[in-house]
Amino acid sequence: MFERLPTVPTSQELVDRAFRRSTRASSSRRKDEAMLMTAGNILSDNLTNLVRKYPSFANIPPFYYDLADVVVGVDEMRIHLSRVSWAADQIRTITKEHLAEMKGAKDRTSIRRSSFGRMASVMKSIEKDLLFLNDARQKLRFMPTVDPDLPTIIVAGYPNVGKSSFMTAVTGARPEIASYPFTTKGVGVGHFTRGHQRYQVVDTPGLLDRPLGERNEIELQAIAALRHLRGAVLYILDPSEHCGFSLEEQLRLLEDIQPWLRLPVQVVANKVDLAPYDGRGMTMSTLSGTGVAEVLDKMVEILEVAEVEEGRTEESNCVRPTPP
Ligand SMILES: Nc1nc2c(ncn2[C@@H]2O[C@H](COP(=O)(O)OP(=O)(O)OP(=O)(O)O)[C@@H](O)[C@H]2O)c(=O)[nH]1
Repeated sequence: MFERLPTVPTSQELVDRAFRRSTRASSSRRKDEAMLMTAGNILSDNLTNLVRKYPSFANIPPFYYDLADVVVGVDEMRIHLSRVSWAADQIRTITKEHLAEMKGAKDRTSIRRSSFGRMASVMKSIEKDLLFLNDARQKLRFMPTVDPDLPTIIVAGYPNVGKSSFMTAVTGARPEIASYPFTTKGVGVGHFTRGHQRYQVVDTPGLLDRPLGERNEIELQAIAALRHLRGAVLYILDPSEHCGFSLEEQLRLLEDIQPWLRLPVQVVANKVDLAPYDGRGMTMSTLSGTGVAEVLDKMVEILEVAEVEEGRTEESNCVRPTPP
């Protein structure tokens, strides 16, 4: 989404580049005009191109919008981008006005010098905006490589309950680790295919593995972005308590997450090879493989139902005949 954002040069770098290039512009009688045009074009084109490279926040998927908003603040970003656009327009106007002034003037060099002075001060006035955009770019580049358009199983549960073992079992590979705002571990991302449909599995260590009450506002916002995935949550319990958390604690976390995340949730008790379980949800052992296929089938079914309910599938999009 944001990987291709360009490095944002500082005001001073841009001014140096533009003025230096202008000295090579021409050695003819029209030297000052040529210098003015070269510097003006370089500055305004650089600024306009920079703004264009940023995605229009009106059109990005809500998952990424929310993450960008927590990481850099979308409104603030828009203000800085519009100030850079304003500067590009100012530079164009300065260029045009001074070129007009040069017509018939004797001392073109001083007109050119004064135009450069005005350009430099416009550039100085957007110094902070460019620094902000470069900083934002650094942060936005590390957005997770999660595809908000794929139906997604979001794996949740306390540490060591078997989340990554489940992912490896169903995706056939070790998950790719993608960075995620405000987590140190990142998220694990894997895929599997059913028929023609590709599914995504996202493991959330550090996100959905401790009570939400322990989170600050910003972390909560970053986690809330998961609501925008086409997702259903698989909440893994470890009734053997080998994970180091009591079953009671684990069930409390489930009650915490479920209403807040507002996505369908399926509960599965893992490690049934170690301890029998007859409580809520399904059972499996990612170690022996027992029950894993059934859990996956169930998740695919839940995701299909959610797709129909949200009107994403052909089935629900079809026009029903009106009764006579
Ligand atoms: N006996 C048994 N052990 C299991 C099972 N599933 C996972 N384990 C073990 O439990 C430990 C934790 O498993 P992980 O898959 O790393 O757990 P996790 O929830 O991804 O842990 P974090 O990455 O810390 O969140 C590992 O030592 C696994 O081998 C199971 O079904 N039975």
